[in-house]
Amino acid sequence: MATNYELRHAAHPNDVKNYDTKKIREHFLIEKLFENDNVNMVYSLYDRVIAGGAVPASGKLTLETIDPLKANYFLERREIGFINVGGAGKITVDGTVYELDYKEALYVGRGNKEITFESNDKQKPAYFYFNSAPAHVNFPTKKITKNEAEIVNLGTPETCNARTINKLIVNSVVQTCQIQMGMTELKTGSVWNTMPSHTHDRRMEVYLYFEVPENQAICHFMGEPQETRHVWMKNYQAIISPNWSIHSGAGTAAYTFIWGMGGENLDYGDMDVVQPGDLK
Ligand SMILES: O=C(O)C(=O)C[C@H](O)C(=O)CO
Ligand SMILES: [Zn+2]
Repeated sequence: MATNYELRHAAHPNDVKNYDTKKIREHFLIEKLFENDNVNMVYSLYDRVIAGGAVPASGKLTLETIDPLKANYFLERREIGFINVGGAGKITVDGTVYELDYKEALYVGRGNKEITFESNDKQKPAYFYFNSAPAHVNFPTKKITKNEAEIVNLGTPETCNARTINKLIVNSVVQTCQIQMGMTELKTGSVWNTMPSHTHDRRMEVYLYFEVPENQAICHFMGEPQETRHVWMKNYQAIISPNWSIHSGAGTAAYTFIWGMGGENLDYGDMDVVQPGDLK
């Protein structure tokens, strides 16, 4: 059982213009978050958001602090949001047990000392995906199911972008300092997410793609709107989107993804939209 972390520095958009495929992937793609009996995470210096995955396969796992935090425990100065993208499991927060089924979320506020993870069935371990950001206030812990989410249907089959946005950890549902998280489900036959695309200089964003059918892939688009680049991604891979970057994708089939943000505001609708005809 191990906690593994990687630190990712922030890059200037003028530098990123010159990145080749390998370098773009090294800086922004997170290839392996989910590994049996490990807690893997990437600490991004974009808004100090951490994206991680915990897979309690053979026993209990603990969310340990990591050295760059210089904290006595992970949530000493942070908050965290979880969404379960695997089998049913439990997250215990300072002795209180929260059962999390597939696609259910949990927000845990600053100041909670011991967070542990368990799966209900070892054959089908839970995959607890998380995003964490610095926090200045201790808000109460809250479980959020899809029934409690704010749901928005966007797009059309004609433009291949019909999708349901489940806003799980947003300020209309739960109080947070910086973190917002939700899940967007593409309708069968639709492949485009976040089209028209957008940027929001106020917040960074991370996407985790899942429910990508076998032998299918996602072509994720990033970069400044007039200087875009693509990154081919597989099931259960995540990608960091800097504040200056679009974050949009097309799959070779329908899929689901989790979006998570941290930064200057909690205003989901604060987006600078870029129409398809204006992208380069
Ligand atoms: O499909 C979409 O559109 C999204 O899910 C967009 C994300 O929620 C987002 O980028 C929020 O800023
Ligand atoms: Zn966005």
